[in-house]
Amino acid sequence: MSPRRPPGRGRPGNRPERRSESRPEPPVRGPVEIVVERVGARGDGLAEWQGHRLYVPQALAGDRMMVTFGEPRADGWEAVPVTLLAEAPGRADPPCPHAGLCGGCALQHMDDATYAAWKTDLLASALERAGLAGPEVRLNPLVRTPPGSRRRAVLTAVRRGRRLWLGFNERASHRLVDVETCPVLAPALAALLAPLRAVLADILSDGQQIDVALTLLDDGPDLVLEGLPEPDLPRLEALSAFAGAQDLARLSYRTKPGGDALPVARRRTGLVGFGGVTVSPAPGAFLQASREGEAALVAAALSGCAGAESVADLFAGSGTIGFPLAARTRVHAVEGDAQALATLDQGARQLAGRLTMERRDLFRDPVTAAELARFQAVVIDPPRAGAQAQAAELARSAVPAVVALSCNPATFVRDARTLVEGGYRLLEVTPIDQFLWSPHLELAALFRR
Ligand SMILES: C[S@@+](CC[C@H](N)C(=O)[O-])C[C@H]1O[C@@H](n2cnc3c(N)ncnc32)[C@H](O)[C@@H]1O
Repeated sequence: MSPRRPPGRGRPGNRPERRSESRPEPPVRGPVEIVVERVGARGDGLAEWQGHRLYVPQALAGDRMMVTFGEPRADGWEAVPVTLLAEAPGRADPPCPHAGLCGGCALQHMDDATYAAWKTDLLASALERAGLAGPEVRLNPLVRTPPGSRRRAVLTAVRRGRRLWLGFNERASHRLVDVETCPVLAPALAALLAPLRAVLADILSDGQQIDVALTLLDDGPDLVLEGLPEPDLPRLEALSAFAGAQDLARLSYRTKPGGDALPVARRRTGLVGFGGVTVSPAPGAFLQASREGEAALVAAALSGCAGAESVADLFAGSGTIGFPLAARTRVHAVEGDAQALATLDQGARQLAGRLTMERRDLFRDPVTAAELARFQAVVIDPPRAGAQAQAAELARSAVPAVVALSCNPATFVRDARTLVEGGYRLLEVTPIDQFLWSPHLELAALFRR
């Protein structure tokens, strides 16, 4: 019953757990019997024992089990499962050997139907709590993404002595899960894990830690080693040989966050196509996590903007949504990141004047209601923080249609309430499973005046 632990967990090779000096004592030492009430928004089973909140990994609503009290949390305790006394329906054999460890894939123990229902309910209850549910709001079925479809991931690598760790953060912890395989990653990225581990073991010094951003572009993998100190010539040669042997499109490194990506190897251009436009995004640039999820987001934007002669694409990124829209109508893309603007510019040149662009900080300087008057539709796709200031301007505008794309239901409902209070009607919401087996959920929503 207790999940498998990685080799070396808690040993000096891995990153130490951050423990507070005044760690509270658990209320009881031995096992206690609990029943899991539900699976919470972060993917943990939630249970109570004598007034203490317990977070149970890999649980299903209705599981009855013996657990011990583990690490303290802000408002409760980690539960360490000991024996499953009565199993709730809906359990599946996890496909990954690291199931229950990687924080990113906490829900592999659910069978397909239970998983889809849990994700859909997550959104339904967020809408309900915000007063946004009702018979006029259509909640579409979850758009699924298959294993092997993730085309972007960031792993962490740490060298301690002779041991190299390469993997993802452990659930509810700062430790790493050392991964040899990863069933969510596109096979072309998963195949890089072993050779990547070998080259990093050669080039990292004792104590060094870096992140590795992997992206699968249309002409091959694009890797960025984030936080790598300036490599000497033998290290550069080792990295270059790795790029050649693995047929990477591009390999680069950044010595510090936000710094320039310095090329090690550029064997191909690094291309990605969006609705008939082909561009070369900056190394490590934001792309939607899977092509399947991206297709659902684009479809929602195209359908919500149908008939509009002029559309504003706010938080446009590298043109994922704006380019396919511009194949049909005029688009004004607004984005804060200079490198994304450069990619938008590449696409604009292929779109015969149908896409214009503007660099703007939409948190500090949202597009005003008056400026929005020239658009018949707006697509808004902010980062996880949402777009409070921009939603307020939209609420004051007369734009007939708004398509809101979001990777965070919590900030989505906050901003959606602003739109509804400004007179918009929420018509349709589509949950999209961009991050398979994780508690994360993307969505596309359509509002009209
Ligand atoms: C979720 S991504 C969406 C990008 C694009 N729509 C796509 O689907 O690939 C959010 C985008 O918002 C941009 N962004 C973040 N903060 C911003 C700000 N304050 N002003 C303008 N753009 C911002 C990021 O650079 C990123 O491109």
